[in-house]
Amino acid sequence: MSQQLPHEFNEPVTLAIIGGTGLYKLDSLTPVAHLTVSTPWGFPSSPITISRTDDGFPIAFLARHGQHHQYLPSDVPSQANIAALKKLGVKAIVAFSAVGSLQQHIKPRDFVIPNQVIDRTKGIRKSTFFEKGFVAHVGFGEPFDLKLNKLIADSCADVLEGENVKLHSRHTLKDDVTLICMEGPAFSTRAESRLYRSWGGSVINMSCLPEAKLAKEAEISYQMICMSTDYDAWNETEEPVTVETVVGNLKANSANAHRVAVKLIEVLEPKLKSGEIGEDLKHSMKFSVSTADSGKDRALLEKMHYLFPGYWPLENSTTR
Ligand SMILES: CSC[C@H]1O[C@H](OP(=O)(O)O)[C@H](O)[C@@H]1O
Ligand SMILES: Nc1ncnc2[nH]cnc12
Repeated sequence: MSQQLPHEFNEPVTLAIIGGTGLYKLDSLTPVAHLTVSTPWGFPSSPITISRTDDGFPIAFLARHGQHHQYLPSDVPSQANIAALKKLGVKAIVAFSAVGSLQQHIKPRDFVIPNQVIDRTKGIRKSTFFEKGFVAHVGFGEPFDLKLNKLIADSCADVLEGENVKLHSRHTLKDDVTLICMEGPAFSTRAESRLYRSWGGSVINMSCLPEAKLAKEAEISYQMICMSTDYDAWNETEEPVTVETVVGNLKANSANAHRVAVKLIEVLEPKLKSGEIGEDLKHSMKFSVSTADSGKDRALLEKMHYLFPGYWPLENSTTR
């Protein structure tokens, strides 16, 4: 079916959804194109599917671990994923993720909108677009877009169905909601899980980083929507997490994930069109570069122009 769709799409696509474990396509929307995007950082984890809403608004969908879930969390080509979405014109990304709960009140199948992250990855993932010859630093005090965070928190709670299925956010909990991003692929030990609770962790996954950092570098508004699937390993009254538990709860809850996605598309379309969402980081990278023009490597500069066309002059750069 998808092979018969066009492999080109010539309009800007401002909204992207990244699907995580258990969310490999958006059934509620009809696809209109299937794109294989080559970037200077390689190919994304899956072809990008473009769909349209009833009034023609295009949305990009990308499966984080590949269409067949073939990428380990440590191997997800996040640079290529974010670069490809940027190239399509994406201004906002809503990224779904299956997470373990570190708190009793966040039950399996609940939805969680985090606003903070603690990085427990091990430095083996490529976490920036920048490198020697082009040094830049992005602010990451707020890892997610707080406007998008509030919009999701305000609009999605009502669409969740089922007994006791809740949506938790800083707006409902009146406190930070902190996501621990660990390396994996093995889940945490009980001691680690308890340590994360003592740090104030709310939920845990293996996927938020470097995705959120790269989105920030690419000036894209980004928010992760977490679906709780287990109590990780801290809760001695429960069996420690297994993939079986995660997938079982995701399957049972997939209708809610689709409902949330449909609602979000509906509320985000006008906000992206009006510029209320997706414009706050515009041009932020232009002024975040430390390397002087004369020290910038020309080949790297050309690579950066894939993300930021025309931001920095090519003349005066150095050919190495
Ligand atoms: C299959 S359990 C662990 C796996 O699930 C989550 O994936 P995603 O965030 O893409 O939904 C978690 O981060 C791990 O990668
Ligand atoms: N307990 C857990 N730890 C890390 N990633 C997860 N994804 C789903 N449950 C998880």
